[in-house]
Amino acid sequence: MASKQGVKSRRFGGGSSTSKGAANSPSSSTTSSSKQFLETSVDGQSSPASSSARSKPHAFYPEAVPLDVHKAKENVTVTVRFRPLNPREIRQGEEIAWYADGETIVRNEYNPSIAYAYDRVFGPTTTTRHVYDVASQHVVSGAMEGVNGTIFAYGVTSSGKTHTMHGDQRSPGIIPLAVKDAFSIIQETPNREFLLRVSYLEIYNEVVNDLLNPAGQNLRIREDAQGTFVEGIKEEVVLSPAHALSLIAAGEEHRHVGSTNFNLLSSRSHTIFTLTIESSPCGENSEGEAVTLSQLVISKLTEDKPSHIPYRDSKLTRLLQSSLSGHGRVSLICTVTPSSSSTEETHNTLKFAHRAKHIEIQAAQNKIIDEKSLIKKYQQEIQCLKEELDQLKRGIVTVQPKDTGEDDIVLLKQKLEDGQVKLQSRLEQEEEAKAALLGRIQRLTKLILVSTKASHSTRFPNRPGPRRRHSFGEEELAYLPYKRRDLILDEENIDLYVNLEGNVETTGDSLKEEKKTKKHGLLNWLKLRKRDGALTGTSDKSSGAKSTSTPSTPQGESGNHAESRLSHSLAAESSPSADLISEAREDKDTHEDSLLGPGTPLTSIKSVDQIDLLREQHKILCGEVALHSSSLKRLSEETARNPQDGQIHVEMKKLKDEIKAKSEQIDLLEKQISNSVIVSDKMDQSGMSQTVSELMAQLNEKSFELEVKVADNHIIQEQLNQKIGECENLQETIASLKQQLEEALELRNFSPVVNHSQHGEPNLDKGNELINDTNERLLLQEKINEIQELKQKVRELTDAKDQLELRNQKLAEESSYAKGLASAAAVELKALSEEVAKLMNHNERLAAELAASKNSPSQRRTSGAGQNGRRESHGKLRRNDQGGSNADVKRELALSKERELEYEAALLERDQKEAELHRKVEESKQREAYLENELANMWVLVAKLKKSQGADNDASASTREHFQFNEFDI
Ligand SMILES: Nc1ncnc2c1ncn2[C@@H]1O[C@H](COP(=O)(O)OP(=O)(O)OP(=O)(O)O)[C@@H](O)[C@H]1O
Repeated sequence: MASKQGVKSRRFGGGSSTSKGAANSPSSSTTSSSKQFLETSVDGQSSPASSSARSKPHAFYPEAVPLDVHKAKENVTVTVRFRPLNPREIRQGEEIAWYADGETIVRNEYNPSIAYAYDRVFGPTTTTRHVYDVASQHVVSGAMEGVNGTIFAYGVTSSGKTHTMHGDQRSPGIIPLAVKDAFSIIQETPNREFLLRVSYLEIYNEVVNDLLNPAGQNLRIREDAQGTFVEGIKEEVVLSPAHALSLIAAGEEHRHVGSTNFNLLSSRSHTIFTLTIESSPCGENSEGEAVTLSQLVISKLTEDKPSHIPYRDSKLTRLLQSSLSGHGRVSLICTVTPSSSSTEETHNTLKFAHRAKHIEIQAAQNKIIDEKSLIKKYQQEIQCLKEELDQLKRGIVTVQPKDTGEDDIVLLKQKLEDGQVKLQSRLEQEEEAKAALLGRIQRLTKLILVSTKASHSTRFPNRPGPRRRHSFGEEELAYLPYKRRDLILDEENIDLYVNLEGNVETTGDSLKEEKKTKKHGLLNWLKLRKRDGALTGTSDKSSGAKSTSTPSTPQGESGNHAESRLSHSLAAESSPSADLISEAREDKDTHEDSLLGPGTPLTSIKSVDQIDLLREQHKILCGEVALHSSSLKRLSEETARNPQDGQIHVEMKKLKDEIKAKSEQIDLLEKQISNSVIVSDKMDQSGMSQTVSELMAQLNEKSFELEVKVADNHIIQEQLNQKIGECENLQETIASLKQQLEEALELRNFSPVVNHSQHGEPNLDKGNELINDTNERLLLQEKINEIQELKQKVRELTDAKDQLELRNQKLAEESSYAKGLASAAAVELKALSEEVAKLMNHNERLAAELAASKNSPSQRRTSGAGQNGRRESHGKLRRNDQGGSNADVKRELALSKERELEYEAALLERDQKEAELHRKVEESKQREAYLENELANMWVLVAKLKKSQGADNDASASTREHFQFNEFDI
């Protein structure tokens, strides 16, 4: 078996991402294929995606052809990803039933003529990043260019969908990679600005739930001219990869499928993560230019059991129908297990994938200008606000005396002095209005994402040269399920940059830069755009608030403050960690330095922003704590399974430390929030009191949640400690047993040596000691043997018990089936007997009629003999009548006979049926009785076994412990 596996794993290696050469060519491996294979291999060859992964984006979407012009029909990109055999399957000696034969073919091990070809087949050693590059990157880049895109992971439970879509810190999945890629693309597209929104939903047992909003349960699917949508779903504008991933992580916590019962329930749970991308050209010439709006739907679909609602009738289909309507790019990643125990499931998935390959799509770029474009709305609002601001500025300028003639100066001065109070009040009002406008502009501006690169190169419509690989910073990793980070760092170190032409180059400086980025998060480049000097002033923070030449002018100061605050805000989005808190503190200092004085409107707006920022940080930190807690929970479960794994304990400790540190940060933030609230309270008591109470309510809620989580953690920790204690005890027992066994084995080779004295006499004392020692050892040996036997017995009994339980279960099922059968038969029987009774009645009636009709002519004949004279005395007419009625009677008689025969035949048939049914019922009853009998026997047997097992267990407590440990280990 081991050698066979070895051979097969080499085959998988051949199908992995790194393999090239003859084996990869579909044609090279089709010689002995069946018709089915030949058909599929044609698909495989004709598909553009079957070409080299790295050159695929070129083949699919030529750089020189704008997307809206490119109308060639494409098929859905269909790929298959194998997962490795898991430790359980290996332990159980499962074999490999399906394998990747080259880069495009999946072949059956037992029947090599069964084979399917796809655009790409990924072996079990392929990394998710490679899967992303081949199967998803073109969909993401298309979505960023306005072409709708959908990426599905489809497969049976435990086939690797979650691993592929979400991944973990060691191997981030398609969703985090896509999100990161989207932000990298924004950075590489200086000539456009973007607005990104995310939504995340779950379809659980045909109920649509909003994972970003726990209140959004059982939402309705509606339709409008633009397709289907979920009514009332929450969409969050996202500012950074970390922000988006934190939302997903929080959403995961709201899923109906917990980590403990995952595999039990997940088969009816599908998730859809949607990234809505709006983009428009930036700069002066953007007026009237179309906004592109596209959606990337990334779904995890569990292949359903046949008993459940078929896909075609499900809510899932309704929701996805617009994505599959044929105008977007679609990538289907089918996840499968090679294991022989899942041969059929894997085959079904492969057939589904093969059918999907025939769907044709025609990707086209969406160009939309309508009220649904949020980016347009924001841009327009910013524009209007700026115009208002300009008008306000102009309003102030027009009252300046520079346009007036010298003669009027005295008069004007007089006028000005007269109207000083009035003007002052107007000025204040205008400043207030300006501050409000500035605040709004800042808020809206920070939602629109732009690249900080100089706009020399453009991304639209043509893609630039090789794009830098995205890497994950600490902040992004924090939102992925916890795994050893050192591994991902190692992976990053050996990662080579692969450009689109397939050339490989070492990362060199870019690697260093990536590491730097990783350290500081990716949002350093997401800064406030510098389109409007009036708004942003200088980007140098040090020359910000403190260097303002006109501190009394709200415009100058607020501009500087805006940038300072915004960069903090963005940093906060990307890095909700300790340094962020200190930045926030710094920001607070700056903020306090630059206060115009209590009561000024600008100050209060800054204060609101400050609180917003702190709240955001608070929210993110709470999300992180929740995520870490859930990771801790998962690790606790893993520890229960693998108590010896020291690494997990280290990780758990690390997690606990992080939770503690973050809780402290949360405390700090809460204090800051309340301080800010107090400060702002002084500034604007009435306006802020509501916000304060809201904040306090939220804070209380969060603190409560946190407390609950901490309490949960304590409980889990205690349970864990208990389990660890138990495991340690068991391990000790095992160790001592092992030691005893070894000693006993040594004894086997031991032969008693009789010691002789110097005089050649045997030394009896020493000899006795040795004999005693030997006896003890022999006793020990016996005990050990006994223990071994007992262990063996326990194992046998357990196996027998399992088998009996299984049999028991089967018998119970059979019995209930038989009962069902019997009751159905009884119902049918009843119906039949009623029918038979009816028929018999009818028959009797007919027989009576027949008898009556038989009697009447003879009677007539008898009476006719005695009354001939009288009859003859009747006229000719009467004779004729009688002749007619005789003929009628004869006919009737014949008919009756016929009917009688028919009824008799029907009766016979019914009787036969009835007899058959009776027989069936009898059989069922017998079977039921037999099954019940068997069941009772089983129970008796089980009870006996349990009893004997109990006795055995009493006889050897250590054996029981060992047995439990074994069970636990399994
Ligand atoms: N390509 C892979 N490489 C290594 N491990 C994998 C791979 N795919 C899946 N696994 C592992 O297999 C197990 C099951 O995978 P996963 O949870 O992703 O399955 P799933 O299809 O999402 O299951 P479900 O439908 O129950 O949610 C996990 O432990 C996962 O880490």
